[in-house]
Amino acid sequence: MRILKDILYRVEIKSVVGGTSLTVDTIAFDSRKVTKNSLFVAIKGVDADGHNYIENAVNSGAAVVVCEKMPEAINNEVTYVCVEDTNKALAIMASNFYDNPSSKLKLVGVTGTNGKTTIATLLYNLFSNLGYKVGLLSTVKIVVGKIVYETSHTTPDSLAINYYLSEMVETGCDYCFMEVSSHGIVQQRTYGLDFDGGVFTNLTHDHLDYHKTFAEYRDAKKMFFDQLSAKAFALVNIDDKNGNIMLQNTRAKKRSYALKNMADYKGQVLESQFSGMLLKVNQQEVWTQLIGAFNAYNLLTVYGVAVELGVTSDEALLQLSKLQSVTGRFQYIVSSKNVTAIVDYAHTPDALKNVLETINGIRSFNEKLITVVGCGGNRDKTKRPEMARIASEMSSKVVFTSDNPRFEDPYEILKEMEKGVELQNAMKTIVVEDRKQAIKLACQQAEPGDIILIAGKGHETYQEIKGVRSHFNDMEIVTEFLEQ
Ligand SMILES: CC(=O)N[C@H]1[C@@H](OP(=O)(O)OP(=O)(O)OC[C@H]2O[C@@H](n3ccc(=O)[nH]c3=O)[C@H](O)[C@@H]2O)O[C@H](CO)[C@@H](O)[C@@H]1O[C@H](C)C(=O)N[C@@H](C)C(=O)N[C@H](CCC(=O)O)C(=O)O
Ligand SMILES: Nc1ncnc2c1ncn2[C@@H]1O[C@H](COP(=O)(O)OP(=O)(O)OP(=O)(O)O)[C@@H](O)[C@H]1O
Ligand SMILES: N[C@H](CCC[C@H](N)C(=O)O)C(=O)O
Ligand SMILES: [Mg+2]
Repeated sequence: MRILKDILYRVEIKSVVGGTSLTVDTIAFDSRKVTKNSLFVAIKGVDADGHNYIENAVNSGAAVVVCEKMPEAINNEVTYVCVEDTNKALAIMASNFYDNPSSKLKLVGVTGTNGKTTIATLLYNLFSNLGYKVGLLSTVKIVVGKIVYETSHTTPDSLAINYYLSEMVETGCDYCFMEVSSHGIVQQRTYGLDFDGGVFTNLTHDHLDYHKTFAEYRDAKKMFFDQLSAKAFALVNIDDKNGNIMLQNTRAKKRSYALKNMADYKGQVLESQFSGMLLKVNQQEVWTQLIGAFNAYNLLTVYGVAVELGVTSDEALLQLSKLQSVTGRFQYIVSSKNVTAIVDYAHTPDALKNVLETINGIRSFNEKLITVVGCGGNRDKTKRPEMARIASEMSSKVVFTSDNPRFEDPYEILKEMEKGVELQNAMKTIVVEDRKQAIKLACQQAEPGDIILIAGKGHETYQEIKGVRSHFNDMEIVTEFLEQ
């Protein structure tokens, strides 16, 4: 329960109709979740406009309505607050409602196309291993200390973020590491949060269904760095051509990491095997359990963040050597017949290329690489031919299959993928729409020494078809078939 006046602190208000001394029990931005004494925030979304649901919200008991346009019909028992941007207002009100939790712990946000979950989770593990109580907001799960919550988004809405942060503060967490998605930035889900650091991983092709152009997608990421304060650090990958762009207008302390260019945190991969890699980090060597150049970047970032947050470099390196791969990120098993199966969340062209490059850099020429891959429905369609081209160029055999077709026809998605396959690689590919059968086929075709990559779903435990999610887990299924 909070007084409206306090909830509105720092919100840029255009006009108010009604009093602001009343108390509010909850905040809701979905009219269907409004209860008695709620504050309802009307948001213009992709499919609907919350302004059309103001009356429903009032009928359900909303005592306050925050909107961008005053409704024509005003209810005298309700307070109406008109603001410029309801997404921003919601974020500030959520912070106020939960007592500004982001200012009470060290908060670091990770943004970029790939690597966010890996980095945030490794940071969670590293700081937990150091003995701190830590929070995590990620694609895979939300963690408050040791309590794990399920999540449906990479970056939750601002109300949920502030709720979880307040839980973290309440239970004594010292740090929180969170993923910041481009959708999250554009929809102001992280607006007004008091970040101590921001990290940029890389920027490659994804989500062009939502952002329309690559420049728009890049600018969304940049906005996160533009909003950091002077006390924060901005740690960016300057091997990525967009790294410096992220730093252009930030007030934060500028820090860089790289494998190729000069940087504050400079790394080099000295040796690579399936079991791990030898990394050189700022002149010191460390054996890590993760592999692939992309993970060298991720580990370098984790090291940089730890040092920026005050961990000594020796301690940070020691901790780096203890970190293990994250669920669904290059997770592998070796069967009794010596077939290696790797489950990886590569669902963008760049991620797929990196993972295939890593495997090809390790396998010997007589070992086959069989890739099973699909592309998500109702998501960026331009990724489809690209991912199929990469898979067919860089594997010995490819099974194209479904990956959450959602509301699309799975065969239409597969047809779009096949358009990317060059004629000389067509013989290597086969379509098996049913993902379980696709994995089975890959297992049947694998001989001792061969490697199977199952890409795209990683940690996911479902296959989503026409709005229905049925249990599906790549690792479970491949383990079953490999031993048959
Ligand atoms: C495209 C997109 O990002 N949509 C997100 C957005 O919904 P929206 O505002 O567009 O919703 P809308 O349906 O148009 O409705 C507009 C408003 O009317 C309200 N409404 C609607 C109906 C009604 O009866 N009453 C009512 O009040 C809605 O609550 C909403 O406030 O805001 C919602 C609340 O934050 C999100 O749940 C929702 O995520 C949808 C489900 C989604 O699938 N998002 C994905 C694409 C996403 O966000 N992905 C990113 C990145 C993934 C990654 O790369 O890892 C993520 O961070 O997860
Ligand atoms: N630094 C990196 N650069 C390029 N590819 C990477 C990097 N780190 C991981 N990957 C690849 O991208 C996949 C997804 O990694 P991760 O889940 O860490 O990314 P993410 O940014 O959280 O993705 P999402 O946007 O879906 O949340 C991994 O399975 C791996 O194939
Ligand atoms: N967070 C990403 C994940 C994609 C994972 C892939 N399995 C799919 O369903 O397309 C998205 O929503 O675009
Ligand atoms: Mg993620």
